[in-house]
Amino acid sequence: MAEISLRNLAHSYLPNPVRPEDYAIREMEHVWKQGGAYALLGPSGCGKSTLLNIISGLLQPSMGEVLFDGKRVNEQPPEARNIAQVFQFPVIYDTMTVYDNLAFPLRNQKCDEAHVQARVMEVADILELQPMLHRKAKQLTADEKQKVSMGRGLVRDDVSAILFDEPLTVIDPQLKWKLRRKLKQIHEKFNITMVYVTHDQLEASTFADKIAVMYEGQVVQFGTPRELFEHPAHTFVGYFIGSPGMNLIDVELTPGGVKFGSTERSLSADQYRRLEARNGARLVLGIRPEFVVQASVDDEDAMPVEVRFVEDLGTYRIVDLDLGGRDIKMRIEEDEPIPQGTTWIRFPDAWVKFYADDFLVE
Ligand SMILES: Nc1ncnc2c1ncn2[C@@H]1O[C@H](COP(=O)(O)OP(=O)(O)OP(=O)(O)O)[C@@H](O)[C@H]1O
Repeated sequence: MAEISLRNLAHSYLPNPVRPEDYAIREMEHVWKQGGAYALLGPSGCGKSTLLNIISGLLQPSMGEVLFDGKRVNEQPPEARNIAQVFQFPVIYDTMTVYDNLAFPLRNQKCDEAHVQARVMEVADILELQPMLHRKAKQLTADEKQKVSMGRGLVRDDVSAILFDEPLTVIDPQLKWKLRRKLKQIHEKFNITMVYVTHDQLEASTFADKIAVMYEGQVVQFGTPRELFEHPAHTFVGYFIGSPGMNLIDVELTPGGVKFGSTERSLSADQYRRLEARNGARLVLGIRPEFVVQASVDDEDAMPVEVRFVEDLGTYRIVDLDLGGRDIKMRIEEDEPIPQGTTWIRFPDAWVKFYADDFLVE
């Protein structure tokens, strides 16, 4: 069991990195608490696999420390770290039976056969692999092979954490939810720290209690799925989480408020002070489509928009609006009137966020 801490960690694949973009991992601090179910979510190339490989010891970071339960493990090879890693493609021995594949890590540690059998049966039970224990691994389907791969990670009782690197990539969509549920059960039963890497927000939020969103080699927010939705700490989180993502509008500071196009919006004195302190930074107003509301012309903060088109998604609709040349998305529920032509919308204060150079101004 382990708490995994990353201290002043950074990594570059280049021999002489200079600019921030030379780093696959930009200097960061992070803690994965013992027993947590976490996701590491981000687009392709943001550094997810690099980070996992640093934790498991497959890669030495250019800078900083990896600590397990407060102890530095940088010098320890992967096999000494007691971390199981499950990759996109199953790593199993095709010519061995499922049983022997599962037993392999324990036999490697010279465990006695009674113990091997007890652990293999326990893991086979939870992964529903008993009916195929005596089949050769090469006869299995892709999802069965991936279950064996996961089982090999789980079978050792000295495993401190399991790192899953997009483990469901090769699995049929209809089986994905089943395996995801299995992972959740495994987490509850074994109380192991689990970090699940994915670029799919649905996968991340169904598996994890807390999600670390990665962007350009940095964890830009670490929070519950709800926090990421309601309170994005970075414009990338606003854009990446949600479907469609947050509306992001460049704004300029004016005396007492902000302006975009011909629209002026006043701010509370407090909010104004905080934005003024960041003057010179690129200022952006963010609001999620779910929080944009239809208004009437008499509402004080109503803004005129043109309806471009309405996309019907069954139980709700996404309305594509033109706000002075800006593209704004608004979600409306089934029972709401469908706007047409020129209409009015509002951004309720409670759901408007401001960002300076992409980070939330709080
Ligand atoms: N062995 C390597 N040598 C040089 N550059 C690398 C190497 N591995 C990764 N990179 C670069 O480091 C950055 C982060 O890559 P990484 O594979 O960690 O991202 P990722 O988020 O896991 O992406 P994906 O989801 O596509 O696997 C990318 O710019 C990538 O091109």
